[in-house]
Amino acid sequence: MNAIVFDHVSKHYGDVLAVDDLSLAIEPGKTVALLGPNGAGKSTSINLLLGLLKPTRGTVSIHGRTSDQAVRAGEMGAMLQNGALIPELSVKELIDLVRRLYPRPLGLEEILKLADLTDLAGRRANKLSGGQSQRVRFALAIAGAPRILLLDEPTAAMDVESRLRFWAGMHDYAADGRTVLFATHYLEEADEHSDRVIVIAKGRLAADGTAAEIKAAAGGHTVSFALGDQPAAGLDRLPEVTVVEVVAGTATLHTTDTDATLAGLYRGTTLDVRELKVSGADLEAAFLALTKES
Ligand SMILES: Nc1ncnc2c1ncn2[C@@H]1O[C@H](COP(=O)(O)OP(=O)(O)OP(=O)(O)O)[C@@H](O)[C@H]1O
Repeated sequence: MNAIVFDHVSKHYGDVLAVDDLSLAIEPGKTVALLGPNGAGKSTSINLLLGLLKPTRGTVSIHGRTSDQAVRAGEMGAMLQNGALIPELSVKELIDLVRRLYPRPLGLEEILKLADLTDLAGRRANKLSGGQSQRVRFALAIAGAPRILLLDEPTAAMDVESRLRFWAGMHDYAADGRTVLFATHYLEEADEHSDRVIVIAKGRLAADGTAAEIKAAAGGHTVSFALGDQPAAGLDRLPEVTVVEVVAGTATLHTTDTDATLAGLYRGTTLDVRELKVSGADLEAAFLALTKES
């Protein structure tokens, strides 16, 4: 059974259509990035999963149950974009308070370790930096050992070092067969930290696959060379080429398979190819192409 299912889900806020007929299914044990620009509908989708919002149309299910049932059963943990911490309590007291609310919580020491808070355990919540507070929110999200963990832009306030440690903790948590869905607009985070990337734009599904598949589908690879005065005719018919650009005597071929395009260029044309450059797939280019189209 799938961990998460959106079945033709739409969500309106008055006139604003935030999620538009979204259908997708996520298998248990996967770490999935929900990638999209500002206003794409990422937070709305997470709030729909948590049952904090109800769909205008369609259904959301978690392990075959409604969101409310899954939340009540302690199956879901979430780290949302904001959420105040109780200022008078220490990090350790706060985490212990929350973990005791669950039937089968993680151990206190384990939570502190996964969230990289062992050294800050005695610090009061109102004496934490923005990035440290984010780590406490992560600790509270995993305290009940939820099978599904939802993270809404979890690294927003973190510096580079904190991000690295955060992702290490997230991977350790996910390694036990748990399902993680995280929203981000950082392409490199989606690329590095997920098994699957779901791209949404304007509330609709723009792409769904591994980062490598998305790059390939959007033609993120390029082959470029100095064309000079030679004719560009026929370059668009080379194998796997999706777009040809010729600017100031340089031809750039966007392709889904650089090997096939190069073979066609050398074997199938008589062009004098100089200053050849082959660039790897670029998720940023793919992302821009995908979100622009939709
Ligand atoms: N409470 C609300 N009332 C009215 N419109 C809203 C509300 N919350 C969100 N929206 C609108 O719904 C759309 C989707 O917003 P959402 O917050 O889900 O996007 P997001 O992908 O999480 O964006 P961001 O990356 O900026 O956090 C946007 O157009 C937003 O302005």
